[in-house]
Amino acid sequence: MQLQPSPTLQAVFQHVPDAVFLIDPSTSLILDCNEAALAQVGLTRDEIVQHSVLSLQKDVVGPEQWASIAQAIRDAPGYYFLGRHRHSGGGEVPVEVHTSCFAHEGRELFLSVARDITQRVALEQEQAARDVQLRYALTDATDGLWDWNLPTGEVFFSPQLKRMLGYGPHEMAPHLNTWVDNVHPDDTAWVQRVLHEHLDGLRERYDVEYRLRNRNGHYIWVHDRGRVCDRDPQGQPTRMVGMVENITDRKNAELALQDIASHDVLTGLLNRRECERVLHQQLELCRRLQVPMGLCLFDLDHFKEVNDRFGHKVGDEVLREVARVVKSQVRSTDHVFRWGGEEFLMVCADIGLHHLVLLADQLRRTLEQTVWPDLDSLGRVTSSFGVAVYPDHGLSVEELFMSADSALYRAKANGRNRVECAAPLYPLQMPPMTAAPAF
Ligand SMILES: Nc1nc2c(ncn2[C@@H]2O[C@H](COP(=O)(O)OP(=O)(O)OP(=O)(O)O)[C@@H](O)[C@H]2O)c(=O)[nH]1
Repeated sequence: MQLQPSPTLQAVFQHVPDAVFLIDPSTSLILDCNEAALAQVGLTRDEIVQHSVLSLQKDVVGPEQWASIAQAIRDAPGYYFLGRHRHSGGGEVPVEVHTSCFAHEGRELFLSVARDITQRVALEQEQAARDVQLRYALTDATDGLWDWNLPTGEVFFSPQLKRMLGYGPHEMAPHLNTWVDNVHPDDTAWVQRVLHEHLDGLRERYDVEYRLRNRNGHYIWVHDRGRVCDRDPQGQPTRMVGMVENITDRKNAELALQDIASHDVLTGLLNRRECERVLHQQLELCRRLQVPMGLCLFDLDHFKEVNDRFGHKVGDEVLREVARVVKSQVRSTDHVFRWGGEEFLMVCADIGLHHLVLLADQLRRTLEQTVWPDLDSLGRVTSSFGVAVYPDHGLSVEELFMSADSALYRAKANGRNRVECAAPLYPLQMPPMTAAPAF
């Protein structure tokens, strides 16, 4: 059959961007097609015209299937299906096909318009993959997500974030305060500062570790990261999204390591390394506040005999008990360190010499009177003390320590089990005190 359209209609037909096929429904033969159809399947006109449309199709096979499809096309005003056309290069082209049935000069014809949807399919696949990722991130990933609408103050908390904090899917009111109220009070100032610095554009991202209260009232450590993703025309942030990771285990391990690094394993007291840091810090503070600072160095007497007579294990037990007794006697603001071996150091801010001597003597007597229930034959354990006070006995950590050490040496030399004061180094050079010294 040869159709004779006008030249204009022929030009329009050739320039339609979608592939257009004219088909004989009874034989499935293609009677005509446009240029886009040739390009879509990579064939010449001779290779298409007078060939069955089934030769192009990957999804319709055999005359029987064609017959039922042809009937469906006749029955539906605009038959539509998604299929795949073979390409001569070996590949396939996803197509969206609209077919209509019409009569021309007493003859039934099908007109199929096949649109190449390769790009759309790729986008849909990409979107589907993103949906899977999003679903995973929202519900299954170990990190929780939040999405904050700044103008309304509403916050979306992902199911995983709620689970992390022990809440059910319908708990945790979607407001900023739900989060604010549960940040550990000691961490609030820092967290808010980091957040506002990011909102003000001073930090590239919001990235902070802090403690967050869970449903049981306990705090977990979290690593919270986020960034502003939308701004209004004036540049003000309107939306911020972020991710919360539970880092409690890692943080506890870190804190335990820090604890090991700063504490003496045997007695649990702060160790010598930490002592040097705290000493400098406390001295600086007392200097600034213009208050005195006391240093008390003490050492168990004849401790070697304890080890020699009862063994190292007993010696260790004695050291542990001494640490416990001393800790129980001092103020919470005083710092007690194991300086080394059977030697201890106490640093007390804002204490005059008189009160420091009283405190040292009280410790000496308490240790002397300590009863060792499991160590009947141990008898008394005595100790000797050397005390020095800033600024009388030294202006630097080194001078103060040397003064306290000399005083301790004198206590040992003068018969042990006693408290000795350092000799004044700067009796006339005391800086003016605003607070009255205790002594
Ligand atoms: N059990 C035990 N003993 C320790 C530890 N560190 C140091 N010592 C012992 O403490 C003793 C210190 O002996 P010395 O320096 O001679 O002092 P001392 O016997 O107390 O005599 P004075 O200080 O002069 O009264 C030694 O026997 C050390 O082995 C420890 O961690 N555990």
